[in-house]
Amino acid sequence: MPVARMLRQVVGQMPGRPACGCWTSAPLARFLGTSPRQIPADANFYSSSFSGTDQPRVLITGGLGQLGVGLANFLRKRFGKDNVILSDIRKPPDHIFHGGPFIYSDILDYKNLREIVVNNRITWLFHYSALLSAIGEANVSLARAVNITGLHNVLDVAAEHNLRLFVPSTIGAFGPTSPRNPTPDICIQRPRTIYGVSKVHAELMGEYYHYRYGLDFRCLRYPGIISADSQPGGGTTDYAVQIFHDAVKNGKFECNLKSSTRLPMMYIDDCLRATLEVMEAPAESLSMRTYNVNAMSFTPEDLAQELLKHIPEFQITYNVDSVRQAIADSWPMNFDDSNARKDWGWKHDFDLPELVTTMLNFHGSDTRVAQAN
Ligand SMILES: NC(=O)c1ccc[n+]([C@@H]2O[C@H](COP(=O)([O-])OP(=O)(O)OC[C@H]3O[C@@H](n4cnc5c(N)ncnc54)[C@H](O)[C@@H]3O)[C@@H](O)[C@H]2O)c1
Ligand SMILES: C[C@@H](O)[C@H](N)C(=O)O
Repeated sequence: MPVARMLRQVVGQMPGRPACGCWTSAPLARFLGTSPRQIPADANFYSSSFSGTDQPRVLITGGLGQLGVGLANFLRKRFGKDNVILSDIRKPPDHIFHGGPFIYSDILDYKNLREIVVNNRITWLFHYSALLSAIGEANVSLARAVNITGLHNVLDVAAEHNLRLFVPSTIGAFGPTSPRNPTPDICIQRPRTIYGVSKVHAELMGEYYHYRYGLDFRCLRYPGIISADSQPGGGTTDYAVQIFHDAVKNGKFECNLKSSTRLPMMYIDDCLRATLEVMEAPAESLSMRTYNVNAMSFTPEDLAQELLKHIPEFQITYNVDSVRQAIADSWPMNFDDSNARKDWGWKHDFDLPELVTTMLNFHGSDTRVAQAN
């Protein structure tokens, strides 16, 4: 049968599009067949759906990385310790294992993921597993598997069990042909890293599942995230975390990006709050399903100047890593997040001075700050 005719027949079997612009999942799932990997017609029947008055039951994948433990702590304060399950393929340190529910979950194992969702009556899923930009370039096939195949598993489980799904994207989803200063939500996206390609794929697949199956997919493009009590996992913006450790410990830092490399950045507290705010936003306030979010934008030199105000003897030197530099040179310099601010009221708390003070206080350099002031 000619493809166009077949498509007309399929579309003809579908119900009218509801006002929200979504198609319901059931007719399509019937059309797709009955493989366990496919979304069943009666997907909602299986789910313990979140009524809006109950607390969500949360699963975080890839939770032992830079952001996951902070997210678990943040969500546990809001929803209760036992309602938030952290998962990863790595062994958790004692304090994390004893701090709340932890479970092994490999996102490449679809059955394992589905079992966890069913057995724990999960209603919200935060999908944090990924290989970041620099480490992804060193392990392209693993990055492709984790970031793309893993995402497919997560999307299918989420659609099958009617979950609200958060997938973070990144400034790395843009490339050298995107406008860089500022970078709007909607513009050309031709990233040159496997990380960026996989994140554009995640944005598009999530939005497709939303419009096609009604999946409640929500996505923020994070800037480089700066945290005090967790280590970054192999990205291009890692220097902006390491610099604080080295400044406090040794009074000096060797930077692997050029002094003039401007990138969007955010303190972790703002990142976690943005994540919860977009997850709690009423669906009708979301004019899009993927938003830029931003806080500040700086170069290594700007950061060093701010550190010097607190640690007058601080020294920065440069030993440029060509892989990371090429990645950074293709990324946004400033991020336009006006849609997030307009639609669901996003507002950051931390600019560069507050970031530096907070990070130094955390690393125990209060004495030096006091002396410098
Ligand atoms: N940290 C940032 O600056 C930043 C910025 C933009 C977007 N993001 C996104 O936020 C998310 C979390 O970032 P992060 O910095 O915590 O990453 P990270 O690299 O620190 O942690 C990723 C985690 O994924 C886990 N993982 C790897 N393979 C897995 C598998 N097969 N199954 C389950 N888990 C697996 C790893 O063990 C690791 O703990 C990622 O999706 C990342 O792309 C982070
Ligand atoms: C920006 C972000 O996605 C990550 N920190 C990286 O540099 O790869």
